[in-house]
Amino acid sequence: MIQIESVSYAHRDGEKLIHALQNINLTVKQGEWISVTGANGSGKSTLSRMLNGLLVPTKGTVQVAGLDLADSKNRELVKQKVQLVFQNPDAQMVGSTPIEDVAFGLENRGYSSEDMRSRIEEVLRKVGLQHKFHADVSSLSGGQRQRLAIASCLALEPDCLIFDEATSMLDPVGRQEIYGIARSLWRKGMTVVWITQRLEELPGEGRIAVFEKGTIVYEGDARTLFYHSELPARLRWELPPVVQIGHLLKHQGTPVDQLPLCEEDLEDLVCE
Ligand SMILES: Nc1ncnc2c1ncn2[C@@H]1O[C@H](COP(=O)(O)OP(=O)(O)OP(=O)(O)O)[C@@H](O)[C@H]1O
Repeated sequence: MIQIESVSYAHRDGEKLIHALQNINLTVKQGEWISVTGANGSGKSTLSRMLNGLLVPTKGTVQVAGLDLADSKNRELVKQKVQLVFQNPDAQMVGSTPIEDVAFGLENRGYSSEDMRSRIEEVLRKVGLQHKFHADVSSLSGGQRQRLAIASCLALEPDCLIFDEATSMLDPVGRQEIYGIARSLWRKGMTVVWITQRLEELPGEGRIAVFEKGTIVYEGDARTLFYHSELPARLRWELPPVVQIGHLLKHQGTPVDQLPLCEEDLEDLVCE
């Protein structure tokens, strides 16, 4: 689905070049969930904007669904195939009601008003906003607004959704809602790039890419990252509580393959 080969990108800041990505290689398969983490300024958002055709690499190649971003004709199609959900849902909001907001992205796409209406209702139902079709968007909670942003993306039928720290402005309930929707879309076949600074949002299964100063310093699974690698200590991460308990169990002799990565793993261990 996504192939990134030897990619570098530099932002221009006046006379200065800011090297946001340096020689990145990454492949994401169709239907895969990949988590991306790293400190502020490590290059995560530059990557996400590149994957949706907003930025073109300074060096190297990015292909999305076989379309090379170097060809400007491909970028519009890539913008539809890969949709971005940003940190702040208000940045994506254009309508005054959910119906209007989703409709905005569908205009000029040749849908009959009937088809458009049924598509809008379908995506709003998918994110649990079926009771809010005509609500004033300013009356929606942060979590509901973020769900609306996801619905607007889904209306365009993307193959891949990139969540760029999409839960960072939400309370715990909103975070769970958005994470849950992302997981359920992924289970139904969506390719998901989940960018987060919340280590507890790195799932036990699936691949994780860790960014540092524009490079990928780790690519692999959560167990190796949390229990075998020196990286969390070097990056001075505060590990999720479950993993902290796992480290205590490791010191007491629990085999690494049995150490917990999520609360369910911990429950299973306690039950045993
Ligand atoms: N439009 C821009 N103009 C100039 N420099 C930029 C621009 N956008 C990002 N940068 C710089 O590029 C580097 C990577 O930034 P980027 O936003 O990709 O990192 P990030 O990992 O997403 O950070 P955050 O978690 O804070 O969003 C940083 O040094 C940042 O200051």
